[in-house]
Amino acid sequence: TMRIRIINANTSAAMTDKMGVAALNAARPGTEIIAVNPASGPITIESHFDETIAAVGVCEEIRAGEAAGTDAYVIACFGDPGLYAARELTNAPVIGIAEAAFHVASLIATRFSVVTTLSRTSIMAERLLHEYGMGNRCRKVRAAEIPVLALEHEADASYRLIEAECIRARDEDQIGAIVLGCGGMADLATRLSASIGLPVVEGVAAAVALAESLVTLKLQTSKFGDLAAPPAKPFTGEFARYSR
Ligand SMILES: NC(=O)NC1=NC(=O)NC1=O
Repeated sequence: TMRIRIINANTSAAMTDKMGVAALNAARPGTEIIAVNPASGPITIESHFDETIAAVGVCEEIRAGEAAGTDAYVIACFGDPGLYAARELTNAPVIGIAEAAFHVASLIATRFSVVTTLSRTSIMAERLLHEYGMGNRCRKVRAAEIPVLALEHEADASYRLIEAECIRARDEDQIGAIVLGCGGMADLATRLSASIGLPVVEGVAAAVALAESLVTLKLQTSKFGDLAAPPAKPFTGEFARYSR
């Protein structure tokens, strides 16, 4: 059976569990889902600094996954932190939930909008859209203006703010689909889609489906070029364990 490791890049265990449930709901019967998060790092990721620190933890979880045997990895944070470094560390496919959601949305609609958490993270989503060549497919990156942890601690109020932003996107942006811009929204897609009447693409589910497809196609991360294993060298201080 296929083993997919879902890496929540922040260190909030409740969010990891929520992502694990979303992944299991999306996975084929028989696919094994292992949902994990780093022991060290930010409890949520809402800035470039948070992403940089979290990327080290993502790489740690890839190394743990390699030791355990993993067929594919999902980086379950909407900034896709550490995506390229992670791809260097394994032969398995590594899928970021933002990249996955953008691709899946572009297969069902000519234009989509993203609804994310804090407006400062919407700028990060815009950067990813252009990095992935999807800038012309996304009409607008909107923010419900909620901190990521509010998805846990003020779930009802957060849902209402996200729903209202999805309705504005539906009515103003001339789009065919909505992309949820946070791994912490992994449990909201079905309810939101029923409420607003548009397809809602959620990144954890999209990434699991794409990961299973790549494994089925027997396609792995290419080791030709910049995703080859990092050159061996000494590392100093707390990173000495990375020396090769
Ligand atoms: N835009 C976001 O809210 N990104 C995220 N921060 C987290 O901690 N998880 C996410 O998906």
